[in-house]
Amino acid sequence: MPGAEPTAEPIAASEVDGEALAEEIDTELAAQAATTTAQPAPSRPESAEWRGIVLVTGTDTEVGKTIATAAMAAAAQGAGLRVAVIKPGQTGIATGAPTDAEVVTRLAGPATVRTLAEYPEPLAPLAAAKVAGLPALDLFDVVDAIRAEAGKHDLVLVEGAGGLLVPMGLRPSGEPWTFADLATTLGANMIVVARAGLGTLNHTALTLEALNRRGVPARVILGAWPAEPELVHWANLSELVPHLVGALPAGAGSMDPGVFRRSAPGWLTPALHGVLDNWRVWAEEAG
Ligand SMILES: Nc1ncnc2c1ncn2[C@@H]1O[C@H](COP(=O)(O)OP(=O)(O)OP(=O)(O)O)[C@@H](O)[C@H]1O
Ligand SMILES: C[C@H](N)[C@H](N)CCCCCC(=O)O
Ligand SMILES: [Mg+2]
Repeated sequence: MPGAEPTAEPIAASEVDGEALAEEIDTELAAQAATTTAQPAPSRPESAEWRGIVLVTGTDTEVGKTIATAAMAAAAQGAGLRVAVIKPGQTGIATGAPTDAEVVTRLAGPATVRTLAEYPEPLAPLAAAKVAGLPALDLFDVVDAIRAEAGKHDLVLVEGAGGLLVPMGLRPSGEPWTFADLATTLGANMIVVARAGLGTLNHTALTLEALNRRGVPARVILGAWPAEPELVHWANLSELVPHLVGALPAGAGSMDPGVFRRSAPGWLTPALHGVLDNWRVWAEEAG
């Protein structure tokens, strides 16, 4: 659960290297797998599939939220769900880079993809609206749009902009709102996409703590697991396993869409309509 204590002590990186590292990680992952059933029951069972409205945030911008959203959409579609993806505020249109909606459409092709507002500058949505003199996103317009799609789809994935507390738009009162406010207003679960490398433990803990104190159930996906993981990646994986529901290989975003769609279930646990059910096996194969 968000904010829950890890089920095993963190690995002391200074004590392991080479063969010993592999053995230690293997033991750690096995221990965590063995203690999973002894944990207190989460408010939403780990084995239950996530349906309805699921918000997707990141520990930062450029962590792989869009690729992870596409993977979740692809896996859910492959499992027979009708999927919508919504990007409330797309910024940076003037850069000419593909929008998140375009990336998700290409990789996953969900039934519905919607962008609610676009702004030229690559900034937080509220700042981008202000500098462009465009209307800021209204929290309740966004809520209404998401609920409308939830009535027509089994799963609605909503991708934020940057991290959890980025100013997204304005409430009718004129106060800014954040993606965390959207989660509490909707009563939705949250996926946190995190980096795999050095620095991610702090960023992930900060994001999970902010969600936990707001009562938002949350799980973590690693946005890009390196092809050649180093000590820090294995140590971080071990630490994050109690929170993880997925990990995407680096380079997933460059895959042929057919390969991406066939591969996506293997990157996600059954909670996200995938088939990844054993982190120990996954780690051995990934390594
Ligand atoms: N698993 C991956 N495979 C390939 N490329 C990736 C992967 N994860 C991230 N990237 C690349 O990293 C960059 C950031 O990814 P992405 O666009 O998903 O970030 P984001 O978290 O959605 O950021 P934003 O806040 O702008 O929405 C992109 O250039 C993307 O192509
Ligand atoms: C432009 C960028 N790619 C994202 N869409 C917006 C990121 C906003 C981050 C704001 C911040 O935390 O400082
Ligand atoms: Mg994105």
